[in-house]
Amino acid sequence: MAEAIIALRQLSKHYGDKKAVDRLDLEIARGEIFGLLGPNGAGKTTTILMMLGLTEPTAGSALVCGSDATRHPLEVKRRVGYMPDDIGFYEDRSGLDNLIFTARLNGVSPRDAADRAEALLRRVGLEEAADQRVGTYSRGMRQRLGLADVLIKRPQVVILDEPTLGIDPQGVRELLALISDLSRKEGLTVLLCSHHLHQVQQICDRVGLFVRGRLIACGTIEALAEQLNASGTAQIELRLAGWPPDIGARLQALQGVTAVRRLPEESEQASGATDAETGGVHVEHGQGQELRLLVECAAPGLAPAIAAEVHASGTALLELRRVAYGLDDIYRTYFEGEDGP
Ligand SMILES: Nc1ncnc2c1ncn2[C@@H]1O[C@H](COP(=O)(O)OP(=O)(O)OP(=O)(O)O)[C@@H](O)[C@H]1O
Repeated sequence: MAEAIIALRQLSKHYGDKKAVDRLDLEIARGEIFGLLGPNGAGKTTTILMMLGLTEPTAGSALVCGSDATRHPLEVKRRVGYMPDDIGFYEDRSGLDNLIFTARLNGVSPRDAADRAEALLRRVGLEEAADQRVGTYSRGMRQRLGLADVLIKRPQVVILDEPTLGIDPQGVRELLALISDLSRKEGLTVLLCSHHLHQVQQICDRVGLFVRGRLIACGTIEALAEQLNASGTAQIELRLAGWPPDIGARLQALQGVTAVRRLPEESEQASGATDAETGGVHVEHGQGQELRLLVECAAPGLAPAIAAEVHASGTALLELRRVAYGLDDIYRTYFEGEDGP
């Protein structure tokens, strides 16, 4: 691994009997975009607070940009920008004024503050709204201003807590592209806390999955998917020419099949197509239409048995393919049975 800009060693935080963070070992490389994922109460915020020197660890250490966060919190604060999920601005002042104010708070001279603020507003695509009151900004604009706000002190690391919350899809794409670009072009290290798995998957080099204060899996999306694949589980997608009755139940009955879901998944709820108890699929309508199913298998080599079952149903099998695991699957698998404290 390249030089670690963040090194957490056996980092722990206990509140009474509660282990909010439990012996966390984690290194993040300079220039990396790292996704911190986990259900509510998993310990993500507590970990960030310890990295920023805002809360003292019960045990272990957090070395950030070469400084011990507990012993030298001000040095860490100078080099690390933190964007909380709800950023506070002076609503009746312009975006430009807000940035200049933050720059001045960070000891930047008045002239440099204005130059930096204007350059950053251009960088985040807000130059036209520079003189507009922040109170009139959309959520997406606020988040871009927030990014400019944490960048104004020229940090080496930025920590972004749910940066895409409440932004429309176009705004999300733009914000993520901006974060990615900043990291790639300027060597910025980014820690991204998010529940939005697809987004994280788009831009993170690695992700860490937190459950109950512990880091239960960490690595590239490919490495985590590889671990899943090696475990023998697989997902198989089917495209059928029609809708044979009971096909869901028949596939579900095959040994090694753990679930059958109809695709696309968004339509499942609307049509009431899934059977929550059995995970089976009721197929009652749609004769003459194609049917797409996702079959989850707990064992390898089930494709021939699945194809035979479809064949026996009298419906043509148009396509059968193994689907690569995405972050959603990884999340679901690693978090199975874990719904927070
Ligand atoms: N000051 C505190 N006193 C007591 N318990 C705390 C305190 N801060 C956090 N906790 C507990 O520690 C655990 C971890 O909380 P934390 O806020 O770090 O989780 P999180 O992963 O950031 O969750 P979320 O996604 O909801 O923000 C939770 O069970 C929480 O209730």
